[in-house]
Amino acid sequence: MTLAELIPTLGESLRGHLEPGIWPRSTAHGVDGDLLLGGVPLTQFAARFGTPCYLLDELTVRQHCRDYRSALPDVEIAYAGKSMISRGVLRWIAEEGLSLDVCSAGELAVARSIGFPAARILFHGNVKTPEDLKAAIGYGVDRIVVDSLDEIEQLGSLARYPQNVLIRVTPGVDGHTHKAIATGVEDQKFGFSLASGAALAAVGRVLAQPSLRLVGLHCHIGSQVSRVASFEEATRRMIGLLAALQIKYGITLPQLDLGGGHAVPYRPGDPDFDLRGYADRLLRAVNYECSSYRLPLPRLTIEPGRAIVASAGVTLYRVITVKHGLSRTFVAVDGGMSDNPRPSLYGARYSVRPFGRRFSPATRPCTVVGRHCEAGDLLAEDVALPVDLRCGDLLAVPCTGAYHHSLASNYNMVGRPPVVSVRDGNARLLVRRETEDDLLARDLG
Ligand SMILES: Cc1ncc(COP(=O)(O)O)c(C=O)c1O
Ligand SMILES: N[C@@H](CCCC[NH3+])C(=O)O
Repeated sequence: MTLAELIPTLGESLRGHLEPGIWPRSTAHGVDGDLLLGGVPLTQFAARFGTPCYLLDELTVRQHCRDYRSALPDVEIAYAGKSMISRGVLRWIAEEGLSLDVCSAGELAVARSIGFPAARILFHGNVKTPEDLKAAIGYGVDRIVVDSLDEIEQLGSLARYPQNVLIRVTPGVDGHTHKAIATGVEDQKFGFSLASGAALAAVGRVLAQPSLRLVGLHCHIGSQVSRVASFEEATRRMIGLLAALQIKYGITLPQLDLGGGHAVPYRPGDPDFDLRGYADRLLRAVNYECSSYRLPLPRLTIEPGRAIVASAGVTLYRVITVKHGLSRTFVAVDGGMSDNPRPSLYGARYSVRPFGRRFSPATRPCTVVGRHCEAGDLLAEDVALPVDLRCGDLLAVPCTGAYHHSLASNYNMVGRPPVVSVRDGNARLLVRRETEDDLLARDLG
């Protein structure tokens, strides 16, 4: 008998199933088939906060902020708040010295409520309503990233000099990601096209607005982009545009924001994003292009969201039933597309891990489905789960920190799950579970 077989818990950890790029850094094996997050058994979270439940490991989030700052010490790192926004998370982001990208008055309200410094906020969005623009101006956000000619006019009349502005450019670069989140390619709703000359023209329109001060250009080629070459190409094109602006308008813009979009692995074997390699290649491209156009180096900004929070998150579910179809085994849980619409929106794939007791080592392929009234409501396809999995068992899905809480809905009048943060063995409720009273509160009868 091996040592691993003699000591079951040790056996699991020797087999080492908790991949660090996918699970929070503090995840470990506990006793009797439990898992630990920040030293706390996941079964305890499930008992205390119920299921489904989003867990978020504070130290993983903070470590990712530090990784970015140390890989790119001279670059402004602006966390993309859309990926996961709550006051608690924004406090960590502020404390770690990052800036913040928001894209609505609502996101700004969260930032404002904790006093996130306006000097470190950028305001985005292809549609900014008058309320959005007024909220941005009212809080004094440092930069507004303009996205249409109408917006330039509206902002020009609402703002007081000097309102700093970046222009969002569509550089015509394919990020090779899902088409719903590929924003760098031509002929779409975001930004001003570089190829058509719309970006060049937009610069003239901003310069004509006395209340606006044009400080730079912005692009964001998409999300879950793993090819560094796509970021390099966008960088080259954007610096080419900076050079063209010098010729056409005689201006040298001091800032260049290259957006976010850095991919994360969701399942074992998915490609990882080499942050150091990206940093190195990005800075080389900027230095090379600027020196060939004889441009001064701009102040750079990048806007990672997913890469900061995704692997800090784990969602806990309870199995409600196991059903055998003609060719598939369905494991139905107490959540679904209302807490994670990513599989149905983008065909996203996840891994799933049962915890909380000793399971049979024999597994079978299963489809983990949700509770919603759609056949497409599934959380994970073709995952190996124990043959003795049954009603009442617990499942953990890793890498759910980004675009889960923020994309969640009340479909079928299901309350959204709580968000619980973990640090040094302490759990803290960041966002409470939505109740029936919450669900009824807006319905005036
Ligand atoms: C303007 C902008 N910046 C940053 C991001 C963050 O992207 P990600 O979470 O993929 O890093 C997004 C979303 O894709 C975005 O639209
Ligand atoms: N919601 C997308 C990312 C959108 C990025 C926003 N600009 C996802 O879950 O992958």
